[in-house]
Amino acid sequence: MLSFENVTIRQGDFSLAANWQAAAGGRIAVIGPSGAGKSTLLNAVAGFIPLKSGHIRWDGQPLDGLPPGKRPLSILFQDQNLFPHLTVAQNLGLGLDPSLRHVNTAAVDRALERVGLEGLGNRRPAALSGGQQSRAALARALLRARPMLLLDEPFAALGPALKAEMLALVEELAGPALVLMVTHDPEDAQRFSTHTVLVADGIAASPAPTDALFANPPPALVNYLGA
Ligand SMILES: Nc1ncnc2c1ncn2[C@@H]1O[C@H](COP(=O)(O)OP(=O)(O)OP(=O)(O)O)[C@@H](O)[C@H]1O
Repeated sequence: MLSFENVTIRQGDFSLAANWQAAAGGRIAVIGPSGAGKSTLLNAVAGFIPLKSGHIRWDGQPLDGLPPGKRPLSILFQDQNLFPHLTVAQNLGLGLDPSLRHVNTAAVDRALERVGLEGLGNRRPAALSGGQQSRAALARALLRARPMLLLDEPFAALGPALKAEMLALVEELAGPALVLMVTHDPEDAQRFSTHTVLVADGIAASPAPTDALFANPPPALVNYLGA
């Protein structure tokens, strides 16, 4: 269970509040206008931004003070962050051991297989297509087997068919992890998530059932959707 307890996050003049919980295994979209604070919310969970007030907890344990690498989560950004000078397998290995000294190569091979990249571990990322790079980055995140997966528009650069395929793959492979996914595409939210957090006007709202939210959108969502 992820809990935001009277959380306030500040970045310069910008302020964002959150006060809600999300259960393990949930699939949650994070949607809202540009600059509303979607990335800020994820970055606070990941430990890249300190809280101004309140607490973020996982299973009751406060995450405050835990450095990003020690938090119970993996994070995937749009630019995928694959290191160009390392092979795909080494990039995956970094998810297990940043020194690459004690990597379980069988686990890396299994992860490559799960995302459909069997046999491509020796290539450099540049020798993969965009879709394959996304799969490799997802495999690295999943290999860490952390209880939370934070996705910040990771597939925004992919075409619609490939993006749909990646979302299905996340849904299939994330298993018991709680997934929070920032997206600008309402269709992604509807396809992927059971609940959606609307970030607008300085508030990250409680996760609302996605279908009901889009069927009867509050004014901030109507403005955002331009409907
Ligand atoms: N380092 C910073 N210092 C001051 N303000 C910042 C900093 N980083 C971000 N902000 C501000 O925080 C607000 C939220 O930014 P954030 O990137 O979280 O928005 P977002 O909803 O993810 O936007 P987008 O959809 O465009 O990616 C913005 O107003 C932004 O200008």
